[in-house]
Amino acid sequence: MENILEIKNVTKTFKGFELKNIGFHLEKGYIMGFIGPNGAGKTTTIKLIMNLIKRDTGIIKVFGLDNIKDEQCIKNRVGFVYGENYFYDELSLLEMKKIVAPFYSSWDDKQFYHYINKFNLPLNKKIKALSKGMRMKFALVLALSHNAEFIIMDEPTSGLDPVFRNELLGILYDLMQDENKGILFSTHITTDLDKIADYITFINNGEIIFSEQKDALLESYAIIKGSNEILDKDIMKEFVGVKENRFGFEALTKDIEKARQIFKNRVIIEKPSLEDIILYTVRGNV
Ligand SMILES: Nc1ncnc2c1ncn2[C@@H]1O[C@H](COP(=O)(O)OP(=O)(O)OP(=O)(O)O)[C@@H](O)[C@H]1O
Repeated sequence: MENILEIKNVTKTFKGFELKNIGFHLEKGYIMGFIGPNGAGKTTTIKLIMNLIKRDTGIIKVFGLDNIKDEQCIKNRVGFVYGENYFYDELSLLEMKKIVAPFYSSWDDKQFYHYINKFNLPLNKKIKALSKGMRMKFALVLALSHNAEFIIMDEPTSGLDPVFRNELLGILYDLMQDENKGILFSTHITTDLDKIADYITFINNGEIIFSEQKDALLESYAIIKGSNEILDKDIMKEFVGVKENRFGFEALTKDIEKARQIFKNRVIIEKPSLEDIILYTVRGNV
């Protein structure tokens, strides 16, 4: 299958932060959730893909093209939704559209008006008068109006109410019925990913911890619950993280078979949520 995104050995150093030799890829036809705690490097990675900042080393390819050499061609085919405001505040939505549309060879006015109506956006209002959620919706309308093959969104659901968040997830899901498209979607909200992501890439402290198919990932971990007496230092080492309280312990393991051998029937083994995997991996012994 063809990669829509390929990142290899990319580093970027800021004072006090380093993106450490990261790599992952996304094939056409899939949605990838890009998740990690505050300051993990999600926005930095997305800015590097969009060539808004320069990488120190490595390779980034979008549609198989070099993201710097072929920047203009790539940007024409990418829909980018970015948390920070990049509009002219004094313009109305309609005026802003007139500026943006000519940059795209496959701009589709019909789609634009379809989404403006669907999202209930006031075309003649100035951008500065929009709420945060409405700005995000407008950024989405623009991204969806030029037949983008790859949609990159940096925390698109932040600032959106639950009803619209759900609607957005539905729209993304519908878009993916076209197998030639792909979506990369950074978020803090793991339940959004539960619903629509095919792949999860998890970044922590500038490092990619995993980039895996979601269902396989959920299958490869387990939550172990038992009483505190069976825990000792050696057993603790077997876990990704452990949480103890006076009623017992709860731990995350990546070696389900070994946990079965060690504990036999003295523990309960349950499926983890994505949230469990992220929390235990970030915090270790919580
Ligand atoms: N231009 C810059 N100059 C210096 N440091 C920067 C710059 N941009 C980002 N950083 C630092 O890089 C680190 C990663 O930031 P980044 O915005 O990529 O994180 P993030 O995962 O998107 O976090 P959040 O979820 O909070 O948005 C942070 O410590 C941030 O302060």
